[in-house]
Amino acid sequence: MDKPNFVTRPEEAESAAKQLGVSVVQLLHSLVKPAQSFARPPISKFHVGAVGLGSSGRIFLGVNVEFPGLPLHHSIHAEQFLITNLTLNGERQLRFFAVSDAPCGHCRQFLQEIRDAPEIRVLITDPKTAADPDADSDGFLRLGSILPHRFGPEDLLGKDLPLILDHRDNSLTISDPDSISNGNTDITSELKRTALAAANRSYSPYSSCQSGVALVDCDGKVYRGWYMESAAYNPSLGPVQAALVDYIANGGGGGYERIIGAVLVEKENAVVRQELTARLLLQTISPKCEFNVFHCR
Ligand SMILES: O=c1ccn([C@H]2C[C@H](O)[C@@H](CO)O2)c(=O)[nH]1
Ligand SMILES: [Zn+2]
Repeated sequence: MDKPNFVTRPEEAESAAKQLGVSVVQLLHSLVKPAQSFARPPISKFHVGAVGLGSSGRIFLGVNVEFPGLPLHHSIHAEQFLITNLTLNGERQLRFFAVSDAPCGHCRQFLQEIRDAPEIRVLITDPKTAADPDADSDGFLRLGSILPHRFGPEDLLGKDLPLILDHRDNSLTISDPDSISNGNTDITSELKRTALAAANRSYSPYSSCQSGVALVDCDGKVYRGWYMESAAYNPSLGPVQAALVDYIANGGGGGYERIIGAVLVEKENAVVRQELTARLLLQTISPKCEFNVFHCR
């Protein structure tokens, strides 16, 4: 895997495993090191790679991303990147993942938003990590064994609500989504529609303040991402971060200065508002990026 390939199709995964004489689950381990090379950690220089196998048979990568000039809590952890990559690609379940270092408490918590989270199998590939007596013979551990007594969605929500990887349509609308009055260019209209569609997939069961972001680069390519919440609040991932996952995975590896336009769609008078944080993050990573905000209901 020499060029960034953040999603691998099941046929490709199977043929790569066959070539190495391993199972697809065992293949995850060998993809962790190449994944680490795509991390963007200019502050820590600590490259984390996470490689997950979804229920469709596709393999997804996640890497950590840090933003100089901003407080550390804006960072994206590799496991959060992985979950975002799954959601952006409509993957319904994460079954196994391998990760270069032990997942931190914040990531173990964020993973709780996945249905049946305790059953997800985790392999920590760092050789310094001592063999765990709870691990299966292939080295994978149940997430439930490394986060016992979990606090999760069922502590705050009803049982049958859609969780982070489940299908959702939030039915949000903007009164005039195609309006190009008040100076909106065509690209702003397209970003507005894309950001609204993203907000409609936003996972915000705790605050009901859904939001979505669309970005455009200097080649006119559009990226999108949506806000995802955690039952424990702080591990939640903002919509700009989620859209940056799309940009990093599908933007050809360029710098953030290539992002020239952005639109945030969020609810008017929301209790949880993204606008100021989104502006701060975008202004810091791409000072010339034009940023517009539209409100939905
Ligand atoms: O579970 C973890 C722990 C840390 N990191 C990242 C965050 C930061 O970029 C760097 C140092 O903590 O490693 C992850 O991606 N996942
Ligand atoms: Zn983490």
